[in-house]
Amino acid sequence: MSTHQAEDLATFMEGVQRRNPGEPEFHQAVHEVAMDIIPYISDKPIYKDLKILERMTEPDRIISFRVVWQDDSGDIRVNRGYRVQQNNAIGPYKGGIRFHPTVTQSVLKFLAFEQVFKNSLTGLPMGGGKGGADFNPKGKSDLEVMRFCQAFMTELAKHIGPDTDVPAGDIGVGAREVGYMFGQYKRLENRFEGVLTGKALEFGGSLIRTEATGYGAVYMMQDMLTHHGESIDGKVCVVSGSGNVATYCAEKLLQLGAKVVTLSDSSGFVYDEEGFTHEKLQWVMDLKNKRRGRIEEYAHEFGAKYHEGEEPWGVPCDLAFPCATQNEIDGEEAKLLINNGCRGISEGANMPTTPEAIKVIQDFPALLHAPSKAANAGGVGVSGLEMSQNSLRLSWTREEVDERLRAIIRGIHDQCVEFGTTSEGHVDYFRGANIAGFNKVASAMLAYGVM
Ligand SMILES: NC(=O)C1=CN([C@@H]2O[C@H](COP(=O)(O)OP(=O)(O)OC[C@H]3O[C@@H](n4cnc5c(N)ncnc54)[C@H](O)[C@@H]3O)[C@@H](O)[C@H]2O)C=CC1
Ligand SMILES: O=C(O)CCC(=O)C(=O)O
Repeated sequence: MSTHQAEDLATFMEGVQRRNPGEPEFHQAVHEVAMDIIPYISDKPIYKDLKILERMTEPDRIISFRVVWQDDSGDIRVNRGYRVQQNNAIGPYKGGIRFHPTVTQSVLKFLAFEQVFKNSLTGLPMGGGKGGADFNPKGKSDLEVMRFCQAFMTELAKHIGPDTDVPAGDIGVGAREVGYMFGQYKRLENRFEGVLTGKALEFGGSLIRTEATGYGAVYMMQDMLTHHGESIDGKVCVVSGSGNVATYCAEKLLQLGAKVVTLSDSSGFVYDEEGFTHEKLQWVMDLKNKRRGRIEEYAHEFGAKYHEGEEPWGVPCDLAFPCATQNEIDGEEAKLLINNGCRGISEGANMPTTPEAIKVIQDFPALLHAPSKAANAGGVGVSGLEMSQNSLRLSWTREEVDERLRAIIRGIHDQCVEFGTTSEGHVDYFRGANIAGFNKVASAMLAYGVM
């Protein structure tokens, strides 16, 4: 980056920080994109003159609302719900809903901003948005979760629709929550329409949507390795998380002949030196989705090691798949991965590497590193396919959807190579994804004039 470009970046980020005080996650996500886009547009004055990046960093609107519900003891509980409608230049707002106590406006703004680029990369007509609430589903009964979801949707329904904004799941929001929210929308609006994705198959869901994010993160790794003359077969893999993305990432890795040795949750990680099998993974899915227990129980059941309060990045591996949450790999952990011989990282979670970690990895270009907006785009990609099937009133087969998912990820990989190959011939997947995602949205915004 030239001195002039570095000054432009600093001035731009000062503006972002001034307009969005106290929102560190949002600043981080914007900085990660601006580092690549500001040099890219430095010889394209139309983007600068028409303030395209400034406009992209300002959400179209943020809806914030009270969610009041009653717990099983009869007590009244109050939470805060949000929907950040970031940008609809290339299609209806699209992105998940997160229920977690750490949800803030900053977290949802970073996720909505990232979603705009990710959705653009899929090649499907979807804008970007994200929503959620500071509700903690952990320890709540089914009926409490249902009452919360119904209360949340009672307000959200006024702001969404199949051609306006189509939410889906994210942390703390899976098939159960999507079912409760879809049922409430249908009751309120008296319309059966594709207003949410991640629905169960019986009421308009798509085959492979549950698996898509995890599978996609592995497909992305497969494409990176193939591009560099290698394969996944026989690789030792460290996976974090034990939710939707982590478990299906592990499943696809096993199908492709890799050895998965870890899974985690917010309390710690399990290290199974013999490796997970499909049966063990099924046990974890049952633990997490039905019994809603802790990953520590896996260690007792299968005799694996449990590391309380730790993350798995110190375990020697060939490939790493952060699939839990943001900022889960810091600079020191990135160094550990590199020193232990890690060859590739595919980000299943959103923004799982801190800026320090990205810096460490960039100084070691032999490590293949796919950013979340590319690596986990399979989930929203299949959500886009669910929307298409809902509009057509058709259901595609498992093979058909998986083939389309495969093609979406291959397309993303190719865009990263096209826009991210450096003069030394190395592929900077972060830069490639940022520029390719930006181009399509920016062109649409230019076409609409000043708004
Ligand atoms: N579900 C989806 O289709 C997509 C999810 N993602 C991202 O993938 C990540 C995981 O999401 P899901 O698997 O859907 O959620 P989930 O609710 O099914 O699972 C989340 C997992 O992360 C762990 N976790 C949460 N907070 C943690 C923390 N502070 N430290 C360590 N572990 C923590 C949980 O214990 C759980 O295992 C998130 O970053 C999400 O934004 C990205 C694209 C699509
Ligand atoms: O499928 C969707 O719309 C949501 C996916 C999502 O939230 C994400 O990509 O982070």
